Amino acid sequence: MAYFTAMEALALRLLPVFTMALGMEPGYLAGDFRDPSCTLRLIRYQPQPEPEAGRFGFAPHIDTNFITFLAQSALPGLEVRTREGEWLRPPAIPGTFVVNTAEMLGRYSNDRFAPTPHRVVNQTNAMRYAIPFFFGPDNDAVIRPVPSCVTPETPSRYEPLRYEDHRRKLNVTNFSHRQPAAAG
Ligand SMILES: O=C(O)CCC(=O)C(=O)O
Ligand SMILES: [Fe+2]
Repeated sequence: MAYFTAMEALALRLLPVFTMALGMEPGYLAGDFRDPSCTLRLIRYQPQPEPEAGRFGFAPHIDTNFITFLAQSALPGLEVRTREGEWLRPPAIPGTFVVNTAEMLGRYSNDRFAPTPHRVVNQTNAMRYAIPFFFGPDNDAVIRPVPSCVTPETPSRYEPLRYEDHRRKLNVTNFSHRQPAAAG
């Protein structure tokens, strides 16, 4: 719980920095993060010393929140994809975070800070542990590209989106038992 509280405070302190990096006043996004949606996940990856094609500890995906702080074990395994489509291994340095840009930062920034696709294969002989902290906006925040990221050269790519509606939709699309039965 102390870790969760500390991570939430860290993310809230960095929010004005991200906002300024987008070319807006530091407080511009504060109203969307009054009661931020925060999740801490504890993950254990089985060893996959001889990986097969298409078998992952965690298949390629983007995170659907705003930004993710990833505390990792000293074991490698995480790979991130660059804009050029190359998969890179960020070094797993004990005591540091890997910070992944996620889907809502992509939307606010009109993809100036596009979400980072990533995946995990634990190619070692030992268990790998990871503790991601997911930081997202208020459930009732309406996410739209900030004015500084919408120009004639980079027109808006996104319609306004209420965060809770997005999460609800993911909850349905990710679980087949919540989908309406297929006709026929
Ligand atoms: O285990 C990792 O390093 C990444 C975990 C991850 O991508 C996630 O939980 O969304
Ligand atoms: Fe992830």
